[in-house]
Amino acid sequence: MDGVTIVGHPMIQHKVTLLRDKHTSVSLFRSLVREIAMLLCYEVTRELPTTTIQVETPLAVTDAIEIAGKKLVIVPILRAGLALADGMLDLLPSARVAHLGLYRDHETLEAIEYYFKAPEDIAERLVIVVDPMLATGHSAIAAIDRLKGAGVTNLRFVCLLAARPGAEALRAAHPDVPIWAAAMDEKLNEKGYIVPGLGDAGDRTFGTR
Ligand SMILES: O=P(O)(O)OC[C@H]1O[C@H](OP(=O)(O)OP(=O)(O)O)[C@H](O)[C@@H]1O
Ligand SMILES: O=c1cc[nH]c(=O)[nH]1
Ligand SMILES: [Mg+2]
Repeated sequence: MDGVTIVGHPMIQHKVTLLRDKHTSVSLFRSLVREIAMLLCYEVTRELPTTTIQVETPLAVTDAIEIAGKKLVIVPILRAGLALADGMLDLLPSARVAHLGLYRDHETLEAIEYYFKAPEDIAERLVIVVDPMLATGHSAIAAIDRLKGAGVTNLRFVCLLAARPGAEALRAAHPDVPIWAAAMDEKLNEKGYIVPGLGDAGDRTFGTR
């Protein structure tokens, strides 16, 4: 799908298989999400702009590369996005974090906002929204609506599992926002869960069910 990158690396795919397994424990599930987030972070930041600086090694002064521009912002969609954010921050420890609380209404599947706290200058930064599940796409679309409303113009979306209908909806609503995912599943069930999926990511991350 145009604008959607499925990161097919064998290490990611192996870990996704473990995530899908209903016998995987809460602690392993959380560790796996964090590890996959690190690997996805490597891919989503591949094209970051760089600049050349001078650095003094023990032997000589040399030109060397550093990432240019303001520190980027990671935006976990609460709750389930938190473990993904932890993995992204393992690789980008200086990134800023904006928290966005959304839950799906179980009847309508609409995203309901309950919390938003972002850096004041978020509009000037590259923003990476993270949520393990892109199901109907309502949460991702609401999150990006919210961030664009705060003035953000440079956005990327990272998830573990994208359902094809959700990815299509997000691309249609926000064609300027590229998506990175570890896997794409074809369908949703009547309750809006991704099939085969991995179940409820928030519950499996935090052991709430
Ligand atoms: O694409 P959608 O149909 O909007 O579904 C995806 C959303 O559903 C899950 O969150 P949930 O509402 O279960 O909240 P939680 O993270 O607090 O468990 C998931 O983490 C996404 O945020
Ligand atoms: O399959 C799904 C869909 C939405 N949210 C989840 O946690 N899992
Ligand atoms: Mg959620």
